Amino acid sequence: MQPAIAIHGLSKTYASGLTALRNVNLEIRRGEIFALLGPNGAGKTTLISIVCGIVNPSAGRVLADGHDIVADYRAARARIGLVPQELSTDAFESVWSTVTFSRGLFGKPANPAYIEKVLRDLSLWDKKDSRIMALSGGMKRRVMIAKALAHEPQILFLDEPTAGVDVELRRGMWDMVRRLRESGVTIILTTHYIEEAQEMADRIGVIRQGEIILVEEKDALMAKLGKRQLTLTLGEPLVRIPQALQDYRLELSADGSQLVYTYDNQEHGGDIARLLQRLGEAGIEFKDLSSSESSLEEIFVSLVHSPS
Ligand SMILES: Nc1ncnc2c1ncn2[C@@H]1O[C@H](COP(=O)(O)OP(=O)(O)OP(=O)(O)O)[C@@H](O)[C@H]1O
Repeated sequence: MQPAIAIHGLSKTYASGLTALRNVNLEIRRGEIFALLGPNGAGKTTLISIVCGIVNPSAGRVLADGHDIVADYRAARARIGLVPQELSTDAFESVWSTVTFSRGLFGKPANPAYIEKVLRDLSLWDKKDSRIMALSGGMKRRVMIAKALAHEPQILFLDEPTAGVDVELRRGMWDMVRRLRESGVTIILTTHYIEEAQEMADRIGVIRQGEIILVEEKDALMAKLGKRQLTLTLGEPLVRIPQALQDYRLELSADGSQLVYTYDNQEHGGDIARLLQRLGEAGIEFKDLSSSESSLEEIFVSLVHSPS
C-alpha cells in the first residue's frame, strides 16, 4: 500500500546557514498515529512545514499520498490538514465562518453538513455562532483542528497539539485524535511530551539535531529498550557484592543497604528466581523487594543525550 507520506533524502539549510534537517528518510503509513519526538530545535516544525509547503526544502523529495509536494503542490496540499503550534484565527469571526472559509481556500464546494459534523465531533456545535475571541483557549485549539479538517484531508499534522494545555483537556484531545484515526485519517503529531507519544502513537520517531535517529513501533521500542530493575533492601548492609553473585548485573548502593538488579524486559523471570536462590545460598537476607520498569521517558532521555 502506498504510504500516506514518503520522505526521501530531505535536507534543509536556512538562509542563516543553519542546517535544520539532514538527509531525512521517513515513511508514514496510512491510518497510523505517528509521533515525532524531539527536544527543542531538533527540526520537528521545519519537517512539518516542508511537508505542508510552507518552507522550501534544500534537497530531497516528499510525496503526500503519491503527489510530489513541489511539482504537484495543489494535489498534495489538498490531502493534508495542518494544525500549527500557534493559534492563528481571526478573533472577530464566528466559528462557523472561520471553518467554512478554510474549506473554500482549498477550492472545495460548500458542504454545510460536513462542517456541521466536524463541529459536532469537536464539541463546538453549540459555539458555531460565537466569535473566536469569546472562546476559551481549549475551544480555540479545537477551532484550529476544525479549520484543518474543513477540506476533508486524509492526513493531519498536529504540531505540539497539547502544549500548555491542562491535563483534562489533553486527555480530551487524545480521545478526539483517536476518533479521527478511527475515521480513517492518518495522524502525525510532534510532541515534547513523552507521555503523549507513549499514550497515543502506533509508531514513534525520534529526531535529534535534524536527524531521525530512530523509528520504531511503540510496543517494540518499549520492549526492546525497556529495562526493569529489581531493588532488594537487605537485612544487613554489605561491604561488597559477593563473588558468587558476580555473574549478575548487580549494583550495591553507596551505604550497602540495597542491591539493584537490572535486566531486560525480554528476559524471563526464572533468572530472578535463581538470583534469589543464590542470595539465600550466600546467606544474604532481604527485608523488602520492589521492581520498576523504565518508561519511554528514560529511553528518550538516554537516546537524545547519548553521544552522536
Ligand atoms: N526561519 C528560520 N531561519 C533560520 N533558522 C531557523 C528558522 N526556523 C527554524 N530555524 C532553526 O532550525 C532549527 C530547527 O527548528 P524547528 O523549529 O524545526 O525545531 P523544533 O524541533 O520544531 O523545535 P521546538 O520543539 O522548539 O518547536 C532550530 O535551530 C531553529 O532555530
